[in-house]
Amino acid sequence: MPSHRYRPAHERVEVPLTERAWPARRLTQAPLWVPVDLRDGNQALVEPMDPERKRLMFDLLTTMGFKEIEVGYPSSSRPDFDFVRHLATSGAVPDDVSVVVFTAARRDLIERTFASIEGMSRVVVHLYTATAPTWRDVVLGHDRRELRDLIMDAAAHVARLAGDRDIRFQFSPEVFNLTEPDYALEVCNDLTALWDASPDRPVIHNLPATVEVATPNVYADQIEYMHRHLDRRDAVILSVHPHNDRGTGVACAELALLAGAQRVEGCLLGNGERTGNVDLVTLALNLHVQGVDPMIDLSDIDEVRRVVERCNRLPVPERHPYAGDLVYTAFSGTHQDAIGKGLAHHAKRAAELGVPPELAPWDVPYLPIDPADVGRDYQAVIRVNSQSGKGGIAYLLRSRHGLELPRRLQIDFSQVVQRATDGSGEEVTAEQLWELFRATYLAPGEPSPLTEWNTAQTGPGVHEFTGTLRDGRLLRGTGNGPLSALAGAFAAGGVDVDILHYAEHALDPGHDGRAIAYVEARVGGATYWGAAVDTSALTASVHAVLAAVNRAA
Ligand SMILES: CC(=O)SCCNC(=O)CCNC(=O)[C@H](O)C(C)(C)COP(=O)(O)OP(=O)(O)OC[C@H]1O[C@@H](n2cnc3c(N)ncnc32)[C@H](O)[C@@H]1OP(=O)(O)O
Ligand SMILES: CC(C)C(=O)C(=O)O
Repeated sequence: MPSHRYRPAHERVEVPLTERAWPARRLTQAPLWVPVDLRDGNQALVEPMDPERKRLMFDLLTTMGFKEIEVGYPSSSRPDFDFVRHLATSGAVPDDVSVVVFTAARRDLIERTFASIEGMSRVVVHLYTATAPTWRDVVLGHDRRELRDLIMDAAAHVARLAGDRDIRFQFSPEVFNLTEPDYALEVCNDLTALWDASPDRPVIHNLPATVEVATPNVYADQIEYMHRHLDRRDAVILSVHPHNDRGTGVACAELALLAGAQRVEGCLLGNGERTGNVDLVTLALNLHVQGVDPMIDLSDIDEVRRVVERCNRLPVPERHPYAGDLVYTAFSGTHQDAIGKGLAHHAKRAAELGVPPELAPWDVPYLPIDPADVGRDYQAVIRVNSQSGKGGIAYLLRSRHGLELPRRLQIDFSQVVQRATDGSGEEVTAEQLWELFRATYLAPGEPSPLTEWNTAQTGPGVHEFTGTLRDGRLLRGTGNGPLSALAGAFAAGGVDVDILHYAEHALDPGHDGRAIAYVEARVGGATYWGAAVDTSALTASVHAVLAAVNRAA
């Protein structure tokens, strides 16, 4: 790889911060989240959103509780302009929501932007210009002073057009993360003064990592430098806008919040230019699982995902944090075992505390969040394939079919499943597991393997079993319980049956009040499990013994 062609971040931009406070800080409250799906997200789509998809996205964002929403780049295209006009005239913007409109620092574009927001209240006009050296030199052709003057001129025009209307101002030094900190600071401070920011009409300085180039600690240092040196700090809302080129957008945003940022721009599920804008869903749920209220509603994450996929026409991957199809699923045996035990412990603890399970403290291995918090159920938590073990198999049979397999039967059955999955290499569903279990262990329900049978206690601790098998063989024997009497009957007929283990339990609703019995029997020197279901536990256990003996035969 020609790695020598690239320079490390510290050679591209020098950050003058040497003592930083952010590493010792904690996140204790949600920032102001600002979704930019309708602008930055939209400009990255193969097919930008049409009016119907834009409205769907806007309604999702307001329903989720976002209070400031960037709705477009109205001077960029007719659909963007028309959508802002639609918001201005349709009453779609709730009273507690501000909309942000985005514009480059060019008079014609600024004027078109103001035309789009005519009649709207609670608007933020968001002005941007790239400020990093390569952009100044190669793209815009202005030195530091010229570019500062161009920005001031545009900002003054914005202020003039706003007059005394209910409009706030935002500035983004695009590619802030590659801009000399002293220059970014100078431009921001000059704008704060020009726009005469005050605590009751604060200016937003939004500092983008437009293209991620460094580890998140570098971005945090850059943000802390600005946080410490910005003029009229109480009149500035310090905002960040991370992208995800290095795959660390979320980490950048989190460290930036520690470093003094108060507002985060991003997209739902990480859509956006190239590798995406920072994912607001992940950020919000990361706070949630730290015990901090994210202040947005993600209780139906699948609905959020459905709308996002429909609007963006891009799929959300199965492994996407919190929202992917597979993120609450374990296939591997030891994880499944731990989850199964953890969920049982959670239910017990909730009962002890006298609270519903969805309100009890969460501490289940391998599940950083209770899937129920985001509207998922537990059905997909454990899925079985060749990587699975007895714990996962037992969990599925318990949770989906009401079976409580004795531990030794779990071991026996997991070998049966392993042979099946090793052979096919495929996943086994709960239904297929039940079929495999039924075919392996379960005595056929009807007709009964015995045409008639009876047990009776004939003396203290003495039981007698009599019966006739379908092939006409008579069974008669005694023992210290009904099952050992049945074993005695087999012994009398020349078949050695030793009952090693016996268990039974009522089956859950859906099984018509029936019971299931499990029997492990040593027959002719080898051990076999059998099982049977019946309305009577005794009948089930007798049939379970016959099932084990049949397997031996
Ligand atoms: C990081 C970001 O997300 S920034 C936002 C990017 N989003 C978009 O570009 C989507 C919408 N954009 C558009 O529809 C168009 O680019 C428009 C309407 C805004 C402008 O279109 P055009 O006038 O055709 O210009 P074009 O698209 O070629 O952009 C390049 C010009 O913009 C200039 N420019 C770039 N950034 C800025 C800025 N912040 N302020 C002023 N001018 C700028 C460039 O220097 C270049 O000017 P030049 O032609 O004199 O060299
Ligand atoms: C201009 C800003 C807000 C931006 O979109 C970016 O830098 O990615």
